[in-house]
Amino acid sequence: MTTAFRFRKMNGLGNDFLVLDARAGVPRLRPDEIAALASRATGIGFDQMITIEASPAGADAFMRIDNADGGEVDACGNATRCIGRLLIGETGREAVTIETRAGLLRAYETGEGERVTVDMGVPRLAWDEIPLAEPFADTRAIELQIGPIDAPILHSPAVVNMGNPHAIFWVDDVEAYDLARIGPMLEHHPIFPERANISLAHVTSADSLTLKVWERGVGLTRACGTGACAAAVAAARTRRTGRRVAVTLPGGVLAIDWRASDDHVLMTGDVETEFAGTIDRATLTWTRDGAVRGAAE
Ligand SMILES: N[C@@H](CCC[C@H](N)C(=O)O)C(=O)O
Repeated sequence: MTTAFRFRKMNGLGNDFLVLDARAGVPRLRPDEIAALASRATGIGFDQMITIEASPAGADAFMRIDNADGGEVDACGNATRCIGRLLIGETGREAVTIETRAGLLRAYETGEGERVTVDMGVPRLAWDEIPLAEPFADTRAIELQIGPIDAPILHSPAVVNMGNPHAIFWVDDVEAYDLARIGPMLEHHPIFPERANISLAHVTSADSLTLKVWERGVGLTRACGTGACAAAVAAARTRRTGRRVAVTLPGGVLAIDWRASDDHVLMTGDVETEFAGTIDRATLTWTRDGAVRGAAE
């Protein structure tokens, strides 16, 4: 019996994904298998594994999201744009609906190359929606006991849920902090019962931000779509910027519009298909179309 199945590798601004199609019979992988394939040292290397499934809600597809550590989560902005691009190609329509554990999201063709816009819905801002472990009346800036983890000092993050929990720390220079060292401590801070994605944000003008993100269950990534949305919402809520901003991440720029008419967050950016290949589940080795590579090399 063959244990082989097909995959695609895609990315949104370098935030990269293993894309599997369960509609074509690809089996559900275990968390240890996902983590092995996600390894940049011995596996394919990716930030999230995305599995496309039939949608119970009647959307064009359901998108399942697993972080590189094998843990399943509810939202991923950049992957929603990638799957949007695939489904737009598959259906020939200019807009598609994608079901996620965080709800139904709409993805739109922009008519500009591979760029896709996704409507990420309305941000959730109440303390128990983030969620936080204790009540805060105002989530625009929460007092956090952090301890002496770094200098200069980080304090009073904004918190936003974009289908997943985000904490945003305002800084003058995103490079002045060792986010690889402090990110895991903040991700696991007891105030975040479901852990959190941690961002350092520098406001560069009334319509631009620079952002660096430590992603929950992954680590430092080249870009984080929901992180960019959360930072844009937090910046507008605190009057640091207007509601339309360009967010510059290590992998590129995302255009975010926190639409005033209905409070939905629209995110626009490029997506890229890197390559396709075949995975052998029995050995967790893989071949890339046109070349041979794998964990056994
Ligand atoms: N890369 C993502 C976010 C993926 C999920 C996140 N790590 C979490 O655990 O919530 C994005 O583009 O939004």
